[in-house]
Amino acid sequence: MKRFQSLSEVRSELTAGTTSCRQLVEYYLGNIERQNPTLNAFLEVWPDEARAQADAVDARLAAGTAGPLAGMVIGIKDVLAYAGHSLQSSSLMLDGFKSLYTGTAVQRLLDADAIIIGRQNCDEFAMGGSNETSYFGPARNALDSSRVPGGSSGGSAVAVQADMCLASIGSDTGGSVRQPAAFCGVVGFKPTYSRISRYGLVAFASSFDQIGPITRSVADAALLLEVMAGPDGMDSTASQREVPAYSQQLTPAAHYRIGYIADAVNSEGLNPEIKAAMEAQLDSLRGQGHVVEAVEFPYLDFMIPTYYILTTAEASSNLGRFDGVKYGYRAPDATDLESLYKKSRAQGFGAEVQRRILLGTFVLSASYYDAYYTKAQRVRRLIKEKTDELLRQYDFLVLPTTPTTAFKIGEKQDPVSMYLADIFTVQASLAGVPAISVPVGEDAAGLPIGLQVMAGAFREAELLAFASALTEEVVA
Ligand SMILES: NC(=O)C[C@H](N)C(=O)O
Repeated sequence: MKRFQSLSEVRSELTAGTTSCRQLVEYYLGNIERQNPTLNAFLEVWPDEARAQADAVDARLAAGTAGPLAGMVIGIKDVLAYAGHSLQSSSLMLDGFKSLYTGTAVQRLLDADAIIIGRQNCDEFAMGGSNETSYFGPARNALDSSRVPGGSSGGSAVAVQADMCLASIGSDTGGSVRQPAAFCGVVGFKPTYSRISRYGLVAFASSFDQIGPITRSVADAALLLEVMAGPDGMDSTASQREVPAYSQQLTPAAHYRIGYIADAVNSEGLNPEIKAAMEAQLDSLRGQGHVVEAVEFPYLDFMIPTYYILTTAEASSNLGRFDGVKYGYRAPDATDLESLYKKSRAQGFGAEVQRRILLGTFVLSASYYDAYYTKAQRVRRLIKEKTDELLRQYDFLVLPTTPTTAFKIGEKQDPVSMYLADIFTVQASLAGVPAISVPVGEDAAGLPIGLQVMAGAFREAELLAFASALTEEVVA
């Protein structure tokens, strides 16, 4: 079977009768069986269920009653609740836990006839940029298995890159969908904060977390967003705004005003090949008649400290619920309640998660609260206001997704160097605006380069239309 680039390609073969959902599932299962032992993208595969779902969708296709995602075989990051299925956030802390309910986004996918093939590896509790903090070991980049796929949705990106499923659903707090998509040469999309309900998403930093698709085409990202987005009685933070038919609005306008952050493109740490790819894109956009201008953004240096103060603070609170009492891991050698808490958390959480809980607890402590947490909230406001202002002046802001291409497993030992790799993705997260990473080329070693585009809040339709013109076909 050939490698499908989008659901519309799958659908034309389904309509022509040259394939069936059952055959698609067998194809992806075969790819998983062959590649997953090396790539470690899936933590668990549900073959029998996927086959049963496929047969049911085939029947609905024959009857003309199939949903908009019929034929789409997807994997879900191990932070999304799916009733009766293990949910571990790639952590020992949730060892043996099975979800009691299905989250809203996943339910909407199922209702639209997507077929879920398994759950995917990620950084532990989505904390990381390389998939190396997973309790289950790193997922590996399919282009070079000595390299990381990025993170935290690393397994989800590799699964799409290596054709183990057509699309994945990840989550993005500070780049977790966009950065691995860039490292793997696929499309990663973080919608506006609140666009997709988080009911059933394991919380990391609640004022940042968003669910987002990883796909081979922008058209599929649009379709998945359309299905998952919208108000939800189970999540009061989900926006009440109507959901446009994103997938029907993918024709870009002829003229856009595009800004690029000069300090980002000229920053010291930026890999010269990424810089060259960026400049080539900017030239080509100018050549197409768009207005392309350098903009000043004075807060680049404050982005990482602000993000890591606020998200660790929120994580220290969110992860307080894992105490060894109600569910998940319980230390076998505890002697009383206090030692049960301490030992379960010390043994159940990995080093990076513990580091963030400690950092977050510190910045929230009474004597440091104003110096760190309150100050970071103020800086976030400045970053948001400036970003919003730029996104009123320009239709889009473009910048690299990452400062480097996929690095080697084990290369970044210092946590701060790992944090610094998020420099370009956290802006959209701090500002709550939508951002997409699309593959725009590769470096000399053949490793993919991602271009990131941000738009104003709730301007997903314009963003997706513009992005669809940037990339015809994914690199991988
Ligand atoms: N979760 C994310 O969006 C990734 C980011 N690198 C973090 O570790 O916080």
